[in-house]
Amino acid sequence: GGTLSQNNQEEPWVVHRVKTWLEKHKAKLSRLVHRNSKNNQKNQDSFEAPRVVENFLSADEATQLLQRYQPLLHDSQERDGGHVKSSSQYRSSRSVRLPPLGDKLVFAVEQRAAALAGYPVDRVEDFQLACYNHAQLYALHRDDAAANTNPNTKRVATVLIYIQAPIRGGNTLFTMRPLEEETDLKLRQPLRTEQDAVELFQHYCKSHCRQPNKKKRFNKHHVVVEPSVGRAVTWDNWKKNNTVFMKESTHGACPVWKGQKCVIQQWIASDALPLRRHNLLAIVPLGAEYSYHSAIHDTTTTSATQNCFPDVSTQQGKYMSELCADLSTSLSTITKLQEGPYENVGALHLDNTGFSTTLPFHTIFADNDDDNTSSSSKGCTLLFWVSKPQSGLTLVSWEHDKLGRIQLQQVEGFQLELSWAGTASSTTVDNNSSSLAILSIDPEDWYDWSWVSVYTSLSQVSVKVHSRGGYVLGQALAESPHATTTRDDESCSTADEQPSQQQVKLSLFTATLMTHRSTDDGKAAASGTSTAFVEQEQTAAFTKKAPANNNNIVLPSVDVSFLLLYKGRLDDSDAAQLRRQAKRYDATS
Ligand SMILES: O=C(O)CCC(=O)C(=O)O
Ligand SMILES: [Fe+2]
Repeated sequence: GGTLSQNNQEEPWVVHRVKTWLEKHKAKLSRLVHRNSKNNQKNQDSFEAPRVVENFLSADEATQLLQRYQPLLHDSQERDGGHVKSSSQYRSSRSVRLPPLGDKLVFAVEQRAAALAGYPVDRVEDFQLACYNHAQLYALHRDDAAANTNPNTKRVATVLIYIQAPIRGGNTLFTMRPLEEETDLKLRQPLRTEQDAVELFQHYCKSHCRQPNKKKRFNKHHVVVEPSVGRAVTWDNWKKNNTVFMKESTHGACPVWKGQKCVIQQWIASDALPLRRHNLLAIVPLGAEYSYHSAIHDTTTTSATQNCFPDVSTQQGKYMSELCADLSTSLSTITKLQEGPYENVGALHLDNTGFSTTLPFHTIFADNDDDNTSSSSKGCTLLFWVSKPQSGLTLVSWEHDKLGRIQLQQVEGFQLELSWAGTASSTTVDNNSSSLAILSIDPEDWYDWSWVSVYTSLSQVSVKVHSRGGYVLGQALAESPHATTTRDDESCSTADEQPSQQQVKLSLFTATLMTHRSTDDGKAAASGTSTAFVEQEQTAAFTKKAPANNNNIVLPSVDVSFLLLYKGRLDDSDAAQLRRQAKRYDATS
């Protein structure tokens, strides 16, 4: 003991040797200690092994989800920006995206996924189901890219849930290192071709397979998760407040060799998504219910003459509005306005002269109390969400705010220009006015998305559709005999009065435009100018009722359209984000 504190001469030689060794290696040791503490620090922003959670779903829930949504699966490679793409060896599965259309089980899964990843539920990207059959796989990839700076599309975390386990194959493999560090099997050079990458991945998968006869060496750093019904696995794609991309989050879905594997992918965004925001007052499915029938049939009220579209917004169980069609006279006559009770929202009303709405005064004109008083919380936005319309369709959007403006909307291949009273400008119009544009899209035309917003008290509207090359594809001008509103200004200042019901006759006509798809070769221009205003005809978007025996109807694999009612005005970035989201119902991303 005490010898250590005495001078060197009296120290036993062993102690002396230790001390000298320590002295000699001091620098090295301190470097080691430092490295260790740095490593600990680094752990907070380095990739951690994915977390596996058992019984995330019950077997019964898994079965129900499969039964409901397996029929909607479509080839993951089927479409790419509207173009059919040859099938990829890199990713071969079938998948479907589900808009939030009121399936309580889907919502429950979304909530659980958000909780598991540690985020609020408004960050959950729409639920996706994907299934892999024999030899299908998804080679090494990451779920996001370092270059992504968009908070709506940034996938900060992933929750992968297995709802069907294959008999053989189908593991999820994590390499735990950057994709950039992988090399091809033959030359050990950085991966250059898709082929190289797939071969490498297949090799990795094989070496982790349980193969009784072949004992392959496998990489001990790899993490492999076997599919098991109800199991979930989660990991971070970004860390440190979503500023550090996890380049080591490389993973892939090994090929399935026997049976079928199905997973639900839930990606968590770094910001609240437009379809989940609290200012989204209502989502009413319109064209979607054929495809999503089994999920929402229990919330749809039907009788002999009434066809109702309930609000199935993400605020589950809080049906705020209902759109009903009276089918007793004709499919196109939609007369019944449901009389509430409604929260925040009055009602939506359709009739054969167009689309009108009755909304509580405060919804349209007043600031929302529970909102911070930004100008965008004034007014409301009503828009149709349309994907792959199969037949005649009416697109409607109506907005009102104190400023009033005309929006130019870029639609794929077209620029939609709206003007009132013949003036194609975006000048401010009468503050207190409101109106609507209805576009009836020719059934033959493929129309991905449209959002048309017009404010006016003027009696004329002109609509033009330009191709990107500058051709006028369609043009129409019409007068509305009823473009007036009856607004009781008195009720503005009477706070405690019942909100006055605002009857807004929105339109009495439909503009029929031949909107041919982005062909800038002049042919489209020639055939596309036959436009006219016509009385509104039957609109397929509202002909909800399926044939009596709907078991045999052949449905388009994806048929989604719904109406959204937002409190406040959607800004351009919201609109852009919505459009991106809508595209996902067509093609997987
Ligand atoms: O299916 C799997 O095992 C993984 C799927 C996956 O990584 C993805 O879809 O991004
Ligand atoms: Fe992935």
